[in-house]
Amino acid sequence: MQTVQTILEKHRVSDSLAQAIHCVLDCSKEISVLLQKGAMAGVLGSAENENVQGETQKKLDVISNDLLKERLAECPVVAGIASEEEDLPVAANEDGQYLVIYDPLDGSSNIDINVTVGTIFSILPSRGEDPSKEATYLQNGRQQVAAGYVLYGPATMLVMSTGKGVDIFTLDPTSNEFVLTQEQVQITPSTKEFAINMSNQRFWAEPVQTYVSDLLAGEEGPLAKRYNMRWIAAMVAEVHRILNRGGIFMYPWDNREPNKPGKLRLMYEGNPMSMLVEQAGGLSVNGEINIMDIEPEKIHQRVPVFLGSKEEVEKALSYHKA
Ligand SMILES: O=P(O)(O)OC[C@H]1O[C@](O)(COP(=O)(O)O)[C@@H](O)[C@@H]1O
Ligand SMILES: [Mg+2]
Ligand SMILES: [Mg+2]
Repeated sequence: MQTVQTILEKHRVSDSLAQAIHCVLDCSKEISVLLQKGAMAGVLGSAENENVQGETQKKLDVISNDLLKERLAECPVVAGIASEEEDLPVAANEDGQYLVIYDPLDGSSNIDINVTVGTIFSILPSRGEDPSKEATYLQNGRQQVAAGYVLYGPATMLVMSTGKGVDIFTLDPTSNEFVLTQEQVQITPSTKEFAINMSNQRFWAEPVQTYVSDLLAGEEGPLAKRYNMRWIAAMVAEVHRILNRGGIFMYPWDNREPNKPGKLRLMYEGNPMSMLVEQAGGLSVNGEINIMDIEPEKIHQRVPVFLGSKEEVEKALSYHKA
């Protein structure tokens, strides 16, 4: 049986980074228990507040955020944290070497209907800079020393990279350990499956309109393929499907709120998922460049996302370039 620790040692990950990862995973195990208890633990439904992005928070958004914030503040290697659900970054330990950035609960609209959600995390070096300042966190995705997500589905799974490929673990409910179940996953380069929220079709820009209408045109269309569509409304679940059987996931810019570059967030969702996708041989772009090459200007910055099977993402990109 290979555990997370076995794989971290195999990849020669430093003890301090391993500790930061274990701190995140300990929280995820608690979140998993709360999700399994659901209504019995009184954790379903909406909270009273809105987050900094103007979204109504679910109780579990708040509970998982607080859990991660409190535990990571006690994790000696963590210098600071930034969360999708916190207005500002939070300083943790003076001697900490890492910044942990997270989306505590991704796919919040699925919580109350018992459908897959997840916790996404990204770990950056602290570089000795002030962890209470936003600027300290504004590093591009290439600086990530680890990234991953914990998926709370029929099984609780961990998908993680420390820059040496992507490994998948399953939480064994008996031992409460994440056990390696897929080593070094690779995304198939071509696909016949796409994921996009079609209800936003009329709001998309022209390149996305054309690309998706070509996908829908099937064998008779210019792409000469019949495509299937999926939409789980949780990026963690879409990325998980793509890692396992290929596909393209898109959340493009749209003109519902024209001055926002998209719905998803660069630091909490875009960068960690891009690291996993690239480490598994896929591609992740914003329609112009690789997401991890974007220099962030704000911690809560949004980003358009096109990620997954390399050849399909290149195709989507070619519509933008045209
Ligand atoms: O409401 P939509 O358009 O289906 O959006 C779903 C997308 O929003 C998200 O749920 C945003 O994440 P949060 O749940 O963390 O806010 C993504 O996981 C998902 O891909
Ligand atoms: Mg999210
Ligand atoms: Mg979230």
